[in-house]
Amino acid sequence: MAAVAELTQYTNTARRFSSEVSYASTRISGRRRLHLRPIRNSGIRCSVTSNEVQAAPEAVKAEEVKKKAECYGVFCLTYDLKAEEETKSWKKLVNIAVSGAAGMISNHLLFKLASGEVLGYDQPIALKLLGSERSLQALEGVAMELEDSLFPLLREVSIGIDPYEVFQDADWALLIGAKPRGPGMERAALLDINGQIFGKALNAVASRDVKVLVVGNPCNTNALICMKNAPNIPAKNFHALTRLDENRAKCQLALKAGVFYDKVSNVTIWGNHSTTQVPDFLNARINSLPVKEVIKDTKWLEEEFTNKVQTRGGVLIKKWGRSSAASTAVSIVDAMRSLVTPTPEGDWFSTAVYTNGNPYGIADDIVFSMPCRSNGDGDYELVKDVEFDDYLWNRIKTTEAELLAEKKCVAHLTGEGIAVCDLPGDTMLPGEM
Ligand SMILES: NC(=O)C1=CN([C@@H]2O[C@H](COP(=O)(O)OP(=O)(O)OC[C@H]3O[C@@H](n4cnc5c(N)ncnc54)[C@H](OP(=O)(O)O)[C@@H]3O)[C@@H](O)[C@H]2O)C=CC1
Ligand SMILES: O=C([O-])CC(=O)C(=O)O
Repeated sequence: MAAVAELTQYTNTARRFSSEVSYASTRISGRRRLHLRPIRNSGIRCSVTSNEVQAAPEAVKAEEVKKKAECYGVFCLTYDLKAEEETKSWKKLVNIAVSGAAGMISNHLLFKLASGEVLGYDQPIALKLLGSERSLQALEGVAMELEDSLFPLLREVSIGIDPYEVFQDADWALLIGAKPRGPGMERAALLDINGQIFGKALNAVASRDVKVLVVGNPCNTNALICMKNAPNIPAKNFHALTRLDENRAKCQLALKAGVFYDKVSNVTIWGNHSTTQVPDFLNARINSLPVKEVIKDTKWLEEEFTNKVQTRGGVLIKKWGRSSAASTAVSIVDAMRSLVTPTPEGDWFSTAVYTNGNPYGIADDIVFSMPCRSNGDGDYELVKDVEFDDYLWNRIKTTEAELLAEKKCVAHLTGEGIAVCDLPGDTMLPGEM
């Protein structure tokens, strides 16, 4: 509970700080203009011309005024997006909100998003970066690097510390920021009030069809908290990232089989992004053949392979001195692309989603990694045609039990009563070992 109190204080401070500036934005004849209306000096820089500052209060009607996170530098300039949409056949601008935007994962991810490699080279984007008071300066540094990269598709960058401002009209919310575990800290203390705060903010101000991808650990239960606090957004739109685990599993199978990793398909990660996760070798394929026909060493599959995938993050931390950031960013790109491009025939991808209505018999009302397919419209369907054996099912039950225990632990954050926290002591994040 100490952690909860600390975070509440952190958020209140953030709210106070962000109320010191207020912005008005409007579209005039298809031209996107941003007007700065300082209330008090916030100490944040923002480049706008003095004409715009003077024109703003008169020109903008009260009902058109929306609170906005702060536009940054060159991204505050007036430009004619509508004309560019027409002349360059660009699609309509997509708003991508990112929390923990000054962190390591974001530092890789933001540049991939801005380059067009994620959503396509005809898709202009706006990046809405959420930090905290302590990271605001770093966030400005990130925005400066984005400016200097001259990405043609990056039309707006705004930075802020209030999720109610930063998540405004978000089409994607990539929730990467999370409290890191300190020495001696209980896993339960990581289950984060931020999920509740972010969920409420998304519910209030994001696009009704926003796709939410939770990366900050423990990501499955953080996603559940967020989802429960956002009843106006379809539960199906919430994901927790297990794509990095899928990629790690593919790499290990490829190594063992002596093939390049593009020959490995149909890999499912079942369950929690923790050391109880289940990399499924029963349904996976190598060169279109069942893995067990290619790798005959069942002991390796059940013990070494499974353990390697479950603990890959921790081994990397020992070598690198920090957790996976570049490969996590790549896996976020993979996860997003899997929702906006049709899944190749016969294949699937893993993502942790809400279990209600699942065809496997996994407990309802948790966020659990399962095999999915998409036709590229942002939505997905669970794959029905998968096999289970005792080994796989018993492992699935273990990871399911862990998620059910985590859920009880956050009842106070999901609106389901009093939290009872009795987590299995031996379960850990992939990075802890
Ligand atoms: N699901 C997955 O596959 C993976 C998940 N992860 C998880 O992703 C998260 C981010 O990793 P990474 O970018 O490397 O971490 P960093 O420490 O580099 O950045 C994380 C950001 O989180 C924010 N943060 C720090 N403390 C708190 C807090 N108490 N409450 C809320 N936010 C906080 C900070 O932003 P600010 O100062 O702006 O608040 C910080 O910039 C971690 O939780 C990590 O465990 C990592 C790898 C894989
Ligand atoms: O445990 C961590 O913080 C890092 C992590 O999730 C991973 O490497 O999979």
